[in-house]
Amino acid sequence: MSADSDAEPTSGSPSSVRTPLIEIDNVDFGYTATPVVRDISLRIDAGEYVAVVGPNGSGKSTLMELMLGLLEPDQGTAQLFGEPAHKFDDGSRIGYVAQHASASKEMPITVREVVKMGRFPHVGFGRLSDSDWDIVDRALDTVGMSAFADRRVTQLSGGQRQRAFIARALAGEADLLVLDEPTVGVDAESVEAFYKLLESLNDEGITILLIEHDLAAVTDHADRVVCLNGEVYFDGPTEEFVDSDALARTFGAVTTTPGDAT
Ligand SMILES: Nc1ncnc2c1ncn2[C@@H]1O[C@H](COP(=O)(O)OP(=O)(O)OP(=O)(O)O)[C@@H](O)[C@H]1O
Repeated sequence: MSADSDAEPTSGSPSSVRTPLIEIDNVDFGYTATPVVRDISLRIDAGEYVAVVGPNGSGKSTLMELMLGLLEPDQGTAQLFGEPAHKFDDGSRIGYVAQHASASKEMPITVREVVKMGRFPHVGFGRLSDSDWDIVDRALDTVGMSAFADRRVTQLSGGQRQRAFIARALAGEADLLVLDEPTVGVDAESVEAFYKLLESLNDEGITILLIEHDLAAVTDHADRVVCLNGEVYFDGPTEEFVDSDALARTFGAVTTTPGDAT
């Protein structure tokens, strides 16, 4: 199944109509004259759980930034929630969870304060109402972090910290959760629980876009894989990815130093 083949509803019933959250059409982009990503077309619909995989330097983060409108395509178009991605400004609809390393530079504030920030786009930096605090507490509960609400984020494990940032996105009532290698630096036991959490959020209707080095996590949890190495080498259901030669073709197609490809 390609993103395009999925684009049209198969019947007229409302449940079969898919809402595109991200649409990338024939996109090229380079930081210099040399393109980093070429001729990328893909569409991510509401409710999907999509993983983007590829070797180091294959353009995964660049593609994510194009999708989120942080970069503008040199060629082609990128749309987010039906608007040109670089003009989209309703940040509350998107929850972004960065790599552990960048999260470690957060200010020494408590988990509850981090999660509370998710409400800011809704309350305009004003006081949170009781119902806003209920949303904050529910988000903490959903990610299993209620017991850590008053702890400083700098005093959390990597996995706990990622959960806190997911709770912030939930408190913001984000429709789309974008995670860039979220389990880098997270201990092995917490990784499985973390992916289970993403799965249950996806079951509740949140769209998940995951950029991931850990191929086992991708094949165990994501419904769809986009395999990238400058161009899209594969885009389809995870079962087909596992059975295909896309992995060998993609990861074999880049020159890396030993241990560099992931
Ligand atoms: N700000 C930038 N300026 C110039 N070149 C960049 C910039 N960001 C990334 N690149 C280059 O673009 C290419 C793709 O980088 P990108 O970070 O998108 O890949 P990636 O697949 O996310 O890599 P990794 O898995 O190592 O994080 C690389 O060759 C990288 O050096």
